[in-house]
Amino acid sequence: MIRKPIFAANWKMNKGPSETEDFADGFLSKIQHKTFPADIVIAPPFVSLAKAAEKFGNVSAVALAAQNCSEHNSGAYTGEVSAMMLKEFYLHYVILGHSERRAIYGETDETINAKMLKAREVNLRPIFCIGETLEEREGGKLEEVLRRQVSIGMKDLTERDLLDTVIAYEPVWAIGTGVTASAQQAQEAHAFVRSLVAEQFGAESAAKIRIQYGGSVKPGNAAELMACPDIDGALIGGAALEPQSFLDIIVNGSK
Ligand SMILES: O=C(CO)COP(=O)(O)O
Repeated sequence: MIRKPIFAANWKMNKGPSETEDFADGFLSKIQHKTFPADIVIAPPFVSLAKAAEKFGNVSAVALAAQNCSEHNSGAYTGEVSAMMLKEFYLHYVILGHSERRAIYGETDETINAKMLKAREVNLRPIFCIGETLEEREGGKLEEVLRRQVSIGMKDLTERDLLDTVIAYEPVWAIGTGVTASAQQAQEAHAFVRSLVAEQFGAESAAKIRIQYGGSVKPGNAAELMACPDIDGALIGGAALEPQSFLDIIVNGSK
């Protein structure tokens, strides 16, 4: 089964519209006349999406993502943005369940599942994040945590939904710490996550779904991680804030 790799930049709360424009100009000049055997996604903050759409709207190599959406359609939810609004904005992807949303904003597996279903109602493609804390890993709870996150977070998705979903395995202890999971640790977790998808949705869907690795991915470690059979791309934070570094990860990881 050939799965096209997918490299996504999660800018988190970095880059307003003017820095987005600078990044876009730099990145576009570097990717001009090049083709990549990979999908490239950029997830700016909400307020920078208009500038990103202006810059990347006609660039077929790059798709845009939001970093979150509401679990509701509309109404009295101050500060929230619905999946439908994002869709109207011509977005393709939405990051859901990031560990920062879980840990800092108290998102539960059930809330994340509600968001997943809202995203799918309007055909947005979720980048569904899962991953264990260091305490959970050291306490022997890795498999239990991943099983819970996958079974609740992906509940009620259809087979079609599954094909448009990307899973991002991001061990919390590797995010922003400079500590990357070893290729072996990452591969083992990815294979386990794929087996969970197989249990829940069948072997055929499991063979097709793309599973990204996230957590201190850099140009220097991308090739080794992406060489693992169950790793189908990366979700990148810090190293995707600079055009050359993001591009180097894509190029090194696509070999
Ligand atoms: O959280 C991440 C991407 O969603 C990973 O962040 P870093 O690449 O900065 O470790």
